[in-house]
Amino acid sequence: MDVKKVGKLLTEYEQWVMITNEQQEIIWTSPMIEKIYNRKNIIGCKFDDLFPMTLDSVIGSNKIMKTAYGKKYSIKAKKIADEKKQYNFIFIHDLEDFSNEKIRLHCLEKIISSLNDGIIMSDAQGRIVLYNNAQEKLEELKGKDIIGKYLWEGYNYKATEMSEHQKVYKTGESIVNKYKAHAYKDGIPKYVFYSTYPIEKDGERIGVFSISKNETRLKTLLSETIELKRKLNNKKVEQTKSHRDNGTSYTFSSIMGDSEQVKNLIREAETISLLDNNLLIVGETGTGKEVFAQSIHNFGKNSKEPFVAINCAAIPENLLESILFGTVKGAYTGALDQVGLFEEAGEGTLFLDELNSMPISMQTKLLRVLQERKVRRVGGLKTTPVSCRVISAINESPQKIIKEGRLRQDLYYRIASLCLYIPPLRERNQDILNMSYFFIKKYNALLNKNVKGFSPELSEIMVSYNWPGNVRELEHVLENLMIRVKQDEKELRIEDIPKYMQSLIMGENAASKIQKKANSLPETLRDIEKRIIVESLNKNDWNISKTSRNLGIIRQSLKYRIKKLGIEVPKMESVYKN
Ligand SMILES: Nc1ncnc2c1ncn2[C@@H]1O[C@H](COP(=O)(O)OP(=O)(O)OP(=O)(O)O)[C@@H](O)[C@H]1O
Repeated sequence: MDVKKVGKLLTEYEQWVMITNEQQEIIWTSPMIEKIYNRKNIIGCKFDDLFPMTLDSVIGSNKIMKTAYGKKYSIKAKKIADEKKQYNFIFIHDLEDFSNEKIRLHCLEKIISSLNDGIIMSDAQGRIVLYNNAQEKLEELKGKDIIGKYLWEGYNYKATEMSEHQKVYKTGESIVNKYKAHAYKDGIPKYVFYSTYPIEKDGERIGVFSISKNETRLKTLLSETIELKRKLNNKKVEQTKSHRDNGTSYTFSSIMGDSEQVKNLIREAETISLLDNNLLIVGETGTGKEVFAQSIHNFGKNSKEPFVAINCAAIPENLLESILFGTVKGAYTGALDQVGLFEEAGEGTLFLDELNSMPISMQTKLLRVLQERKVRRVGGLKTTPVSCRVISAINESPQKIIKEGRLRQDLYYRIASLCLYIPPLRERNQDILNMSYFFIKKYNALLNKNVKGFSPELSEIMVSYNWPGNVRELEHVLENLMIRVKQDEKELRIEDIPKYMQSLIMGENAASKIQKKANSLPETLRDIEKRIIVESLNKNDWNISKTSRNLGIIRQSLKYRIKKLGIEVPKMESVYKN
């Protein structure tokens, strides 16, 4: 047995080779092993003692060990070992040279293709040069179809437009940790978290790559969690309401609107619900400030506590003070012991609507209460701690009214530690129509009608009108349209808009056009003809012969006109008396 000869044969392949005897003692190692271990220390050692873990991967009767890259060599070694029966153990490990460019590339490709994150790389010309398996799954495209194409060919956009890859290439600035909803092949959005980096070599920009994580699942989970919380909360509110009315009728689920703005607002408001800070809601009249205030209250931890609302514009100053802070008996003539709204709200919410209409002197008193978190009833001495959250609403720009001296700046800072801005309806076209459909449905049920939507002309007007009264006005207009539309009509039309609303909604010119159209010559003539015939019929007791004579036309012609003009013959009369 020439151990050295066999060993030498095996080392031709630059392998990591060890040969053991029957007692599993290492009797020979290849020079590769020498590079790693001191030979003196390894010869004579028990293989098991040195490599206890690797024995798990011992395969075959000859106990030839295989490693990731060693298959080819293992087979060769097995053959040798089979020939030279005397060797019990031949351990082979390919010692790949990781400084070798090709091997490194091979390994990097392997790593890139096994990653769960999508990777796409483009070169200086914007050609896609790398596209890994995860990116294939993310975009539902095949690497073989897209590699080699220019970005704009692969993703179907105009070559003159700039993709993010091209922007990063041009500027050299990375985009890091950005989150976006990206509609891929089938148009269904996937939510990705991605970064895009330029690649430079020897000071020259040679390409761009991006790494994308598919976060759709996470996003779905998050939405489901929020939805669940919302449902739980609504249930809680319903339960609360059945036991004790908390003074609200809205929750986030009753907020209508499909636009991104409304969805984002709800998300923002849900977060606000979890905090205790005072909140200012800014928005034009009728945008739903109170709807949001109630929903925030009902989503928060104190939803069981009362929601108390007051419109500051509607109440004279001295009365407002008594209502907000309460009174003690005898404070002024007729004053009773009365709890104020601050006290009534307890640990719930006090909603101060139209705060911009509150007189400045009253604002000063309110500021003091908010600063001290204590309230004293009018005419009283004792103070009571204020525990409620204050949500205020204004329908003008806070900056404008501060500048005009109608809102104290220090009060503004107090009430607006959080701020929510509700955009007007005209800035969210998508909501105009989907809210309209909601109202149509509501009034179909109430009025027993079956309207499906708008005529194209009216639909256009609905979207282009600027809705200064926002959702409140929209509902008002739809209520009127629904009352006026005929019972069996499926569409709401311009003609259904009440006259007094026409010029409001459509502008003076368009409205007068409609009125002119309604009173066109043929219609006017028809009306006159109808009126003359009806008058004559009445005069002649609905006797056809007499009437036709009176009108100077033949009987058949009169009968034809009665039918054509839709003249209804009174039931009690002896019809068509001859
Ligand atoms: N997003 C919405 N979803 C459902 N209803 C809404 C929405 N926004 C407003 N509304 C409806 O519009 C009407 C006005 O809403 P709300 O009273 O909350 O408006 P506001 O901004 O507080 O008005 P104001 O400033 O005049 O007090 C209510 O009837 C409410 O039901």
